[in-house]
Amino acid sequence: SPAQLTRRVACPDGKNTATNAACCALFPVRDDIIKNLFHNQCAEEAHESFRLTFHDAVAFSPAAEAEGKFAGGGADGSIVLFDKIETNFHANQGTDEIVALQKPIIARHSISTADFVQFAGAVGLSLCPGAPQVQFLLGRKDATRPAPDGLVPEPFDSVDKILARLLDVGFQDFEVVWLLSAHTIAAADFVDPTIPRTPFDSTPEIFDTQFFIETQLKGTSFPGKGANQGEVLSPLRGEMRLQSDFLIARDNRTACEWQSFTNDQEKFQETFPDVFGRLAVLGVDNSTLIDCSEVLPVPPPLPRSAVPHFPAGKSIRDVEPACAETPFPTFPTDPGPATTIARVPNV
Ligand code: HEM
Ligand SMILES: [Ca+2]
Ligand SMILES: [Mn+2]
Repeated sequence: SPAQLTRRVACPDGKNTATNAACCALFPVRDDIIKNLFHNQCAEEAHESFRLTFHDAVAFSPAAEAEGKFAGGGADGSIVLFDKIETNFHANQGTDEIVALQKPIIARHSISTADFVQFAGAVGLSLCPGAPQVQFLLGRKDATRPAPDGLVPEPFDSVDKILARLLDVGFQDFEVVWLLSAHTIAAADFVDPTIPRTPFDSTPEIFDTQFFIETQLKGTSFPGKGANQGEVLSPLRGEMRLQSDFLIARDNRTACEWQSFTNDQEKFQETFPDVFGRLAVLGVDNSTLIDCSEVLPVPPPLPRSAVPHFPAGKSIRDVEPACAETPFPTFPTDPGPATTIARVPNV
C-alpha cells in the first residue's frame, strides 16, 4: 500500500515513527493533552478545545483586509496569546476556562500556540466515537496582535449575517451546515448561565446525526427559565436549542442540506474533514505546513446501538419539515417515557 512505501523516521523518543521528523514533537503533546486535559473522554474539555479552534480561526476577515484594515490573523493562536482581550469578547464567553487549562500544557512543550489550539481541538474531536479522521498540519506562526471584536458568529445573529460572515472566510451556505456538524458534540454554558453544560443534542458524547434530527423537531420548552438571548424553545427536557441552529435548519438556503445529514452518517463523516481542514488554516500561509495527521488518534467507531432515531416520545408528527424538495425521513422512536438529557460532565 502507499503507506508502506513511505519512508518513516524513528522519533527520538524511541517509541514512535513519523513520515516527517518534525511531527515527532507532537506525540508527547498529544499524550499530555489526552491524559491531563481530556482524561481520555469526549466531554467538556474536549468539546471546549474543539470549539476554540473555530473561535481562533474565524477571527479573520479577507473583506476587511482588502480595504487595508487589519482584521485578525485567523488560526494564529491569538485567542490564547491575547486572552485578556479576546476571551472578553461576548461571542467568546466561556473560552477563558479552556484557555487557562491549555496554557500550562503549551508552556511545557515546544509548539507554537497557533498550532497547539488547532491540534488540541483535533485531538479532542478524535476522542469522540463516530468522529471522522481529520487532517492536522504543523507550522503556523503565532499572532503578534489580537483579533478585533465582532468576527465570531453569535447565536442571536440573523442567518444573513452568519452566512455572510462565513462566506468572507470562504465557506458557502451548504458548507456552513457541514461546519455546524460540530454541534453534535456540544453544550452551552453561558446561553443560560444557570444550567451550564446543557447539550444541543441527546448524545453530546458521540459524533452522530442526532443533532440534525433533533433540531428539526418542534420546540416545546426551555431547559432552564428560558428565552435567553440566542435561545429558542427546544423539543427535549435538558436540551438547549440555539436560535441560529433553529433558523439555519429552516432557512431555504440551508434546510435541505441540513435534512440530508439526518440519515446519512457517511456523508456526515466525509464532509466534516474538508471544512474543518480549511478552518484550521484560515489566514495561514499553508505552503510551508507539514502534514502530521498521522499523530492524531483514530476515533472510536460509533457504538452499534447508535442508529438515527426519534427520541422517546417523539415521531415524524413532531417534525417541522423545511426542505421543499424532499420529505423528511422517518426513524424509529426510542422506547420508554420522554427522558431528561443529562448535562455534559467535566472530567
Ligand atoms: C456558525 C455559527 C455558530 C454559532 C452562532 C455558534 C454558537 C455557539 C454557542 C452560543 C455555543 C454555546 C457556548 C456556551 O454558552 O458555552 C456553542 C458551542 C459550541 N460550538 Fe458553536 N457556533 C457556531 C459554529 C460552530 C462551529 C463552526 C464549530 C466548529 C468547531 C462550533 C463548535 C462548538 C462546540 C464544540 C461547542 C460546545 C462547547 C462545549 O460543549 O463546551 N460551533 N456554539
Ligand atoms: Ca451527538
Ligand atoms: Mn462548555
